Amino acid sequence: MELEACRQEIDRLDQQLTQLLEARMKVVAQVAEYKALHHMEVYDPRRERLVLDKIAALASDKDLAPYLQTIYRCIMDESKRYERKRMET
Ligand SMILES: O=C(O)C(=O)C[C@]1(C(=O)O)C=C[C@@H](O)C=C1
Repeated sequence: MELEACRQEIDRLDQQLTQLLEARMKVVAQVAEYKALHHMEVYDPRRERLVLDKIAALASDKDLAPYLQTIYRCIMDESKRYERKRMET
């Protein structure tokens, strides 16, 4: 595939990813509300382990699993940052 065609495909996928990540963050905001109400810790290492294991299991190309897990660690770090911000207000 030519570079420009690859970039167009990346742009198309980024549009979908942005929508999905936005939807994920909206649910994370609801989790923050629940946790604040029930005096729970934002960081749940057991749940994060489960998410990371699930991502590795879901990856059809197993060579990509460690990269996807790194991306998910980043996503969950930002989830925690967003949860803490929501709990402040
Ligand atoms: O499931 C939770 O308890 C969340 O707060 C969501 C989430 C996530 O982004 O998946 C974020 C932080 C936690 O450490 C674990 C998972």
